Amino acid sequence: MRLHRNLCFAVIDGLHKIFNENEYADKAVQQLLKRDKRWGSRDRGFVAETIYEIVRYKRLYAEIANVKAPFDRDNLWRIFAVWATLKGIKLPDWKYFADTPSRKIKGRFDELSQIRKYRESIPDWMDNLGTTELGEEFWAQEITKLNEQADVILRVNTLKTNKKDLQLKLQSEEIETEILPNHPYALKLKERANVFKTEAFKNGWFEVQDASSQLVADFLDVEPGMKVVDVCAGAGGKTLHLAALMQNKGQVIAMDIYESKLKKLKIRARRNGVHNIEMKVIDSTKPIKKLHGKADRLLIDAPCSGLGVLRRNPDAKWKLEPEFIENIKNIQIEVLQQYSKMVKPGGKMVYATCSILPSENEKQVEKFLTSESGKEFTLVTDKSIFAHKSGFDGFYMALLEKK
Ligand SMILES: C[S@@+](CC[C@H](N)C(=O)[O-])C[C@H]1O[C@@H](n2cnc3c(N)ncnc32)[C@H](O)[C@@H]1O
Repeated sequence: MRLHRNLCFAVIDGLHKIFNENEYADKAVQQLLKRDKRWGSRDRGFVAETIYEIVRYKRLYAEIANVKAPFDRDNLWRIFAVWATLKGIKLPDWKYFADTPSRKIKGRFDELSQIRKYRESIPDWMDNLGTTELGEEFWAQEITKLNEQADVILRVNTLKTNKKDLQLKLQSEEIETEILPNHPYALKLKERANVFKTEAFKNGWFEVQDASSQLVADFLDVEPGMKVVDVCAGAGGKTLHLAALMQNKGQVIAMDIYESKLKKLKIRARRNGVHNIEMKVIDSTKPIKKLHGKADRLLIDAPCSGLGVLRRNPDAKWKLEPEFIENIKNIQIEVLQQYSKMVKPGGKMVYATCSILPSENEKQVEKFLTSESGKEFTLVTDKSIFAHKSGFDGFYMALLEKK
């Protein structure tokens, strides 16, 4: 591979924004890709993938490069040189790479790869937490998998088409996909591509959604005509799926504390041809109380650490803090206790997270079941999905029934 100066500069600029200005990696990359209209898909791929890989292995590469945060531009070039050297890329004779000690880099890599927190490039606290919660061996396998680049998975919108027709339509737009067994609505891209530019996307034939996440709406066991509340709806990935499973019949009430997220859902719903969603901002306890005892089904897709989706958000390794996780666990219990009151007798609810930590998952459900509001519920079944076992995002979902 030959390195192109303007692409490498774009990578350095992106890393500066992410590491030093605390910008989210996806936003920084999205912004950068608009920089030069002449860039083809390979150029764009190089910029995006190199940034993601360096973000993923920040700790390891910075340690090898012997630089410490905050990184000035020289530091960022040294980190870049480590990445390129380990990839076997021949460094051009630019001033930024003068005196790059290629042999020393490989030697340090071999040494540091013996230590998991460097090899997998994670903060000490995260390594300790993973080990405590999942056990040494299981955690080691899981974090290795969570460091891989995620596949692009689509969920077919059954309100508009089916898997076969979507596959053919994408093929006509030069995008090859494959069917995933055990995931009834999923197609996996054989090669990465910008699917948002396709006619199929603009016509609302699919959404991009990981295979594990696609299992949540099904888990809630909805039927057309029901009253379903999705109380942590965000921009509505699962709300749209619920509406499709209900064939646009009945009512889905999408709620969130952020109006801005629900506004995004509105745009997506229009594209998806969904018309049974009502959006409500949770700005007080009122909208929740109004629905007490009314919902046939309730989805609590709870805020969480997001440790199951590190493949997609590798910068979370550097943004997450143990205090945040402790705080979010209190919110999880609070939403379980308060929002579960919306379920009517005989109704069902799903508590889901994109975390792999038992303390955010089954332990929270156990705690809820012994609390005052939880006494009315029984656990029907639950499912923990781990990246190293499934090949997809880490997820948890529990189905509970109200007596
Ligand atoms: C895991 S995300 C939801 C993802 C979304 N369901 C999807 O499928 O795209 C959790 C959501 O919970 C929302 N949230 C956080 N605290 C909340 C609270 N106390 N009540 C309701 N929603 C909350 C966040 O704004 C966020 O959108």
